[in-house]
Amino acid sequence: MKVALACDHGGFRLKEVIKSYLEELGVEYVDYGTYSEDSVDYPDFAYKAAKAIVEGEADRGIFICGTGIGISIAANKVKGIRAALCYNIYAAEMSRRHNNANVLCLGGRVLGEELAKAIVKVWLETPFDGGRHERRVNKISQIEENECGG
Ligand SMILES: O=C(CO)[C@H](O)[C@H](O)[C@H](O)COP(=O)(O)O
Repeated sequence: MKVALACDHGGFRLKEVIKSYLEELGVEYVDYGTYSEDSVDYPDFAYKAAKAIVEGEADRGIFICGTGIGISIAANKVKGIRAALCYNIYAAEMSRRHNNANVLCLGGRVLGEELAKAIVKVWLETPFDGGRHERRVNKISQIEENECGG
């Protein structure tokens, strides 16, 4: 699995931690920036990495800003992205099992490093349950089609 990483200045430090952790886990990643703590705008990085996912350059994403809120809102504007902001392990697990989330959003100013790593691990390892959840996820895609077109 290849993971697309994105962050703003508020998520930069945690992104570096997650990069080392992915290396430890043997998970491949591409880092779409930002690359320092200089102030930037999270939509720019969310968009770059989200496009990489929908265009098949990466399978999933981990996006990080200060709270995770802005970067998740931005990511969810890209057709085909299901970004889930998770502050705990249960939400991370359910975002995979029920929502087939393809982007995990984290808050660099919210989460401690160990909790963030535990969230990442469960999110990477949990498969989609399918079944009734597939019907619901398909309905989300249908909304996207109706509202945004092809
Ligand atoms: O978008 C956010 C909140 O939804 C992120 O937390 C940003 O990182 C934050 O807004 C950046 O704030 P700053 O005061 O410009 O550092």
